[in-house]
Amino acid sequence: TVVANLCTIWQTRSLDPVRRAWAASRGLAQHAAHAHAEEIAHGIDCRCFYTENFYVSQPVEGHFTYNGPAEFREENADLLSSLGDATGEKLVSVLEAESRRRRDLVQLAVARKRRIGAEYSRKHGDLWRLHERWLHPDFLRLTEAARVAEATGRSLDKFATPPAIAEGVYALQVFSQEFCALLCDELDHFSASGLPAGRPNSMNNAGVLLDELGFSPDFLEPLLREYLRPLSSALPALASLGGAHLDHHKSFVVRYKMGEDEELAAHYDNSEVTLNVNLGREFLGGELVFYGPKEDRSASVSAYHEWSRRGVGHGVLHIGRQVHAALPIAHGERLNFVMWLRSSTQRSITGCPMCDQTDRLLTRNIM
Ligand SMILES: O=C(O)CCC(=O)C(=O)O
Ligand SMILES: [Fe+2]
Repeated sequence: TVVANLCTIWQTRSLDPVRRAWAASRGLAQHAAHAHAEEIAHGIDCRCFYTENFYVSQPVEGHFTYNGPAEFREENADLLSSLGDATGEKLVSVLEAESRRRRDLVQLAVARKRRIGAEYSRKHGDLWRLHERWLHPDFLRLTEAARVAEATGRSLDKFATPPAIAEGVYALQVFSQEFCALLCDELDHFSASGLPAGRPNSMNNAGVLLDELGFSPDFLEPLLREYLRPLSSALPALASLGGAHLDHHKSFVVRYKMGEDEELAAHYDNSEVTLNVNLGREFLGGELVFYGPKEDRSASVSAYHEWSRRGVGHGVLHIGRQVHAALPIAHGERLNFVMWLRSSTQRSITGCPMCDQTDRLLTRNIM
């Protein structure tokens, strides 16, 4: 009894607060892990998303850091005075709106995904599963060779390696024409449904986020796991930047149309490796141009990729840090399938691709 009493006293006097603190911290951690899982599922991997690399096209074009209006005015006094009062204030209000959009993004994305899941009736239900017939025969052969190369600890045979059009930029066949045509048709059906679509990323305005349409579990994730990761592992220029450890993605279709988004300014991606495939429609122009890796970017174009010469289903697999831009289309409508492929392992070592830091990364394993 004495021992029990002592125990009870000890528990009530000192262990309970410890327990309570522990439970509270676990509660918080659980909450944080849950919040991070949703952020990561919707493409946010690092807290820098909320303050850095805000792309603005009007009233001036550029990428900005934004920590609220007061700090922005203080740190950009020279820029603002050179712009003049009205334009300067316009810039601050555009940045403030972008900051709000980023803060609200996850909540709105979760609501859209739920609504699409409940209300959208699929036209080509088979598209949601990764069948071999969706993939180009060349891609099937290439990825099979990559799996063999990886299993035997070798790089891809140089005859099997797709042509590199710039450092870490490979041109290759990816999807079958049938797949591209059906996906374009499905996206028309989705637009006609009137259901809400999110912006694909902070630079493109038109398109859809494929995860919100339910493509992740049986299409995008197997594509990543069974094909794109082994391929990126077998190409040394990709493997050295995390290609062997790709473990999550942000995937979308971008749409360019005359009078809407017609081009895309130079940028690098929030990815270790990016897959970008021409889904088609009729268009002229829209070439993808590369300027070199971000730490060594040149003013002139180092590679030039013409979609129209290669046809639908053709793509580019490139390191995310290659600076690239899409030239204006001159006619028609262009749809491209883009997968930003990411590696948690690489990020924990070399940092977030956008800010190069490790201390603001959101991780799933926060517990
Ligand atoms: O329009 C394109 O083909 C390029 C798209 C792109 O670079 C991106 O979404 O990151
Ligand atoms: Fe890009």
